[in-house]
Amino acid sequence: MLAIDQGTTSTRAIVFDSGGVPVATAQRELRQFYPHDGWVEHDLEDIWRDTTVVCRAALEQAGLGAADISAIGITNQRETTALWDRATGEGLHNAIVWQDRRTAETCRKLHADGAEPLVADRTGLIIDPYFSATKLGWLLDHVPHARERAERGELCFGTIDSFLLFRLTGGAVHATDSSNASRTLLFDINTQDWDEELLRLFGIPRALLPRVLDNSADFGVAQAEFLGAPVPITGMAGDQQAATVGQACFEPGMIKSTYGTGCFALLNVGDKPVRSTNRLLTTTAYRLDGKPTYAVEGSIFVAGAAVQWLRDGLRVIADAAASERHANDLPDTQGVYMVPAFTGLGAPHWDPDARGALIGLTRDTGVSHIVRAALEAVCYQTRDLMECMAADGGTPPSALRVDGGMVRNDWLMQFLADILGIPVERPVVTETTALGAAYLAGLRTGVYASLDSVSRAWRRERLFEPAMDEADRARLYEGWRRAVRRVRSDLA
Ligand SMILES: Nc1ncnc2c1ncn2[C@@H]1O[C@H](COP(=O)(O)OP(=O)(O)O)[C@@H](O)[C@H]1O
Ligand SMILES: O=P(O)(O)OC[C@H](O)CO
Repeated sequence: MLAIDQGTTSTRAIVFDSGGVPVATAQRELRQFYPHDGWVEHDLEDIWRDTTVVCRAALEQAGLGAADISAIGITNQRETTALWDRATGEGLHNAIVWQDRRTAETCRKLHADGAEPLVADRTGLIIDPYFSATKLGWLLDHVPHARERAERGELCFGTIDSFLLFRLTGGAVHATDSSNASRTLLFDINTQDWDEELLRLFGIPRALLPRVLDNSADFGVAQAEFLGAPVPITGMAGDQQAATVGQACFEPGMIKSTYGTGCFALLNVGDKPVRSTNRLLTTTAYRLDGKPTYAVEGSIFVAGAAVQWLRDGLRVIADAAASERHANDLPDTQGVYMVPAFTGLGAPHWDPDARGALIGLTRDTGVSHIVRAALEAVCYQTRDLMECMAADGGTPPSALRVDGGMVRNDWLMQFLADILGIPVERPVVTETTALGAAYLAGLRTGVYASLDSVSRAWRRERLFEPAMDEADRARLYEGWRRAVRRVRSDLA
């Protein structure tokens, strides 16, 4: 199976064998565009070119041809909004990335108009620039003639899964899956359909929207020109939901957290769209045979992105792995906290106007303190989410399954277990996002008979047990909460 993982900072293709073992991987870093403060864009042609290049490279590395691939699974950065011409497939604008805050004012107006309860009931989300609807509204209002053309059915909206599917099928299929649709603010997660009232609220013509399928489905066939032979596309999911599948979190109460650019914790809540009373999101975890399973999600916008900033912005570390050595060099940060609210704060604060801070600096503060504070922030933010999940009721999770680029940092995993006070489990395959996409594809083609066979394939590589004493855990976390209060725009 060939999994395409189109993430925020890179595009990867991984070939998995039928046992879920990665056989070959190819990756390209993705260019980021920051046209204004709080704006983030991607060039759709970069995404498309990188996708085809990494797919071919992974096949070559594996010594396989397209005919050896039984199916393709696609997983993607979610919410990122693309608008393209239905006839030519050409993008009308750069994609507006999930981190982009340009629609903060629109969201404030919608709040003021009292739209929140309707939106929350139907979508399980809150009104925030994070999601696709206001980004799409911005494109329709700012790209010349886009709105009239959209009304005439000449344009397509989609998240990146949908864009890639359209291109891979040579423009034959305009579809998405329930997990990606559930991040748009336009999709009713109860009825599993686009919602007319929400379309009116956000001013989105229905003609723009893709068809919504299960996560394992016959999405279409990738044309022979891309890989050398036609290959069916049978799995598709937003990256965090794909990771939930890759981590085999199939029972209510199971939770995974993925540490890439951001951090996203998804708690399986079963077949009812349970709502958080603590500003977490409810979302489709996966939908199979028309039956949705839901998750409560905590979304943190900056995790690994803070490490990237230390590397590329401040240039105080040569590579991400160096962050572990800095953290290990110190017994603690001496009271230094970093709140990496570079693009506002996500769950549970939802404060698009907050900006980051480094506090508690003294003459003794060195680079290592700042680097360690960036890593610690990832753990404190995860604790914030777990506190909300606990306050929502339900059985507290007994362990956290982790994955994503950051989890190879052993120091970080130990500190995470210490701050959460529960064991952290790192699987053998940490590319669980891609693995989840491969599983979803394989479930459709019969490579996997059921979710049980996926569960049986999950293997733990290492367990990190909490070792910090309770008083230290409480003191450090309280310091974090104070630091967050100082960056909140609504408390200023
Ligand atoms: N050893 C490490 N310690 C801390 N952070 C790391 C380490 N290795 C990678 N990262 C961070 O992980 C992120 C990459 O993870 P990845 O899952 O590839 O991200 P994404 O899918 O969001 O593009 C980067 O932000 C990088 O800074
Ligand atoms: O690209 P990632 O892995 O940071 O994931 C992005 C999320 O899907 C955004 O919601």
